[in-house]
Formats: sequence, C-alpha cells, structure tokens
Amino acid sequence: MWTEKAQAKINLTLDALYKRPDGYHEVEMVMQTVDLSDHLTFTEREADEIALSCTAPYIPLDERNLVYQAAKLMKETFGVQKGIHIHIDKRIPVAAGLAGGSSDAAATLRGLNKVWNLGQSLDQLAELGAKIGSDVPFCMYGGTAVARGRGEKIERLPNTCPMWVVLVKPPIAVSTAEVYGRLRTDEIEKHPSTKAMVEALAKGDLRQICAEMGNVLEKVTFAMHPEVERLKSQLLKFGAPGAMMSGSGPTVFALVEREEKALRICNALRGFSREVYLCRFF
Ligand SMILES: C[C@](O)(CO)[C@H](O)COP(=O)(O)OP(=O)(O)OC[C@H]1O[C@@H](n2ccc(N)nc2=O)[C@H](O)[C@@H]1O
Ligand SMILES: Nc1ncnc2c1ncn2[C@@H]1O[C@H](COP(=O)(O)OP(=O)(O)OP(=O)(O)O)[C@@H](O)[C@H]1O
Repeated sequence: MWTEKAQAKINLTLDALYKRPDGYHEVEMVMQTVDLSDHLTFTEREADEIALSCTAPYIPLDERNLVYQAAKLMKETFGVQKGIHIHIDKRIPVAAGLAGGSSDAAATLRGLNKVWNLGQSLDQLAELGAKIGSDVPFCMYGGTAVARGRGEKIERLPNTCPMWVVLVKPPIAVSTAEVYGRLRTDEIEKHPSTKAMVEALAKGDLRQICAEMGNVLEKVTFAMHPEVERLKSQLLKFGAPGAMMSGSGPTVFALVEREEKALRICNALRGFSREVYLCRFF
C-alpha cells in the first residue's frame, strides 16, 4: 500500500496571450499550491484492472476520472500488466478552479511510479502528465512556479513566505472549456505582469503580491455568474488586502498575512457561503 497527497492550486496570475491553431490558449500564469489536498491510496490487486473508489459520491469512477486516465497511461506507456486499486479521499472541492482532478492525476503518476518501480524522474512524469491536462505538469512539482505554453512549460520558483489563503467556493460548477471559449484575447484590457509578480514573491511583500494579482478569465466567469464577483467583493470588504478568482473559477481566494485576520475573514464569509476553507501556501 502506498499513499500520495494531491495538493490544490491557486493562480496568482493568469494571462492568455492568444488562441492557438490547436484550440488552446497560449498562457502565462504564476501558480501556487496550498495545503488543501486529496489523499490517494494505492493497493496492488490480483486482476489486471484499474479499480477506483472515492469518498465523494458524484465523481465518475471510470475512464472519465483523471486518475483512471493517469493509471491507464502508465500501464500503456510502460507495458505494466498488473492491477491496481486507487482510493481517492476527496477534500479539494470539485470543478472549482483548484485543479483537483489534475492534481489527482499527477499524484497517480507519482504513486504508480513508486508502486511499480518505474524509475521515472519528476520531469519525465510531468511530460507524461501533459497528455492528460494542461495543469498536470505544474501539479507534478507543486510549490510556486510560472507556467507557459498551454500551461505545461514549468519554470519553478523558490518558495516564498507562507501566506494564509482563504478560499470560498460558491455552489456552482464552471466549465473551463466554456470560459476559455468565451474569452476574446483582443478585448483584454489589462494583462497581469509575470515579471512583477515574480519580483513581489521574491520579496515576500504581500501588498505588492496583491497589487500584481490578475486573472483575465475573471471577466468571462463574472459575466456568466455575478455571484462570483460578489464573493470577491465581500472578501475585500471584510478586510482582505487582495482577492481574486482562481483559474476559470468559481472559487475566489484572499491572501492574508496573519492567521487571526484570516480566521476573522473566514468566519465573516461563513454567513454567506457553506464552502469556506483556510489554508496556506505549500
Ligand atoms: C484554467 C486553468 O486551470 C488555470 O490553471 C488551466 O488553464 C486549465 O487547465 P486544465 O483544466 O488542465 O485544462 P485542460 O483539461 O487541458 O483543457 C480544458 C479546456 O480548456 C481550454 N484551454 C485549456 C488550457 C489552455 N491553455 N487553453 C485553453 O483554451 C481548452 O478548451 C481545453 O479543451
Ligand atoms: N479525480 C477527479 N477529481 C475531481 N473531478 C474529476 C476527477 N476526475 C474527473 N473529474 C471530473 O472533472 C471535472 C472538473 O473537476 P476538477 O475538480 O478537476 O476541476 P477544476 O478544479 O476546475 O480543475 P482545473 O482548475 O484544472 O480546471 C468534474 O466535473 C469531475 O466530474
């Protein structure tokens, strides 16, 4: 038996430069993992099959699950003729913009690399993970990083100071494909600056980090779901120095330096939302 943690991520910046001929957007994003994680347990089984179980009842346990896809990819790539049972203890909210599925897929590649003794490096696993989804390579490494290309080209950054993060997820699901599909890159008013965010992180200056946050998908998701923008305004109203939507949403997050203040904001938000999480950069 082997266990792996799959960390959630937030986007500190998300910029889309243009739509590529392959349908994906060329992006530039500063990404950060937080200590909110799914726990995956791997148990070898007799029959040469992939079997999944999950604590969340509404998640598919077949080929639609990114964990299944990751296990199948490992079996096919390395010709493994062994069975595996993977249990997902789901703690990351689903379809939230927190890369839950992508991080589970990355954890599956890492886990099976160990269980089946395949000897692959993290870089090799990240390259393989890109076949499953654009966020998987970043999730392979975690920490702080710049992601480019369609998200799969990762430049790792040194760890920054461990800020507190308040996450709030409204009770709606957002399709990443639909949000990107509605984005018009020629109409983007302000592109976030990767360079300025990287400098702010290197200094560990929360005010500056908050000032440099930007996500070009916010406008699209806010237009579809005004309650997401309202939650962001509430985070700011309750005293967060900076707040933004993560990925394609609908989760919004606030960065806070001190734990007491983060707890105060969490408590205030609980009056408006059932899904409020307190975590830290990880
Ligand atoms: C929104 C983010 O989560 C931010 O980190 C990512 O950019 C999306 O990552 P992801 O969910 O792993 O995305 P994928 O599963 O690869 O793609 C889902 C869909 O989003 C759109 N997509 C995704 C990534 C990208 N750079 N450009 C896109 O236009 C495509 O329509 C694609 O079919
Ligand atoms: N292991 C998994 N965990 C969660 N959802 C999964 C998983 N595998 C497949 N899915 C499906 O993928 C969809 C998106 O879920 P996920 O939690 O990965 O979204 P997300 O947090 O928005 O990810 P991203 O930020 O990468 O776009 C859900 O509708 C879910 O049914």
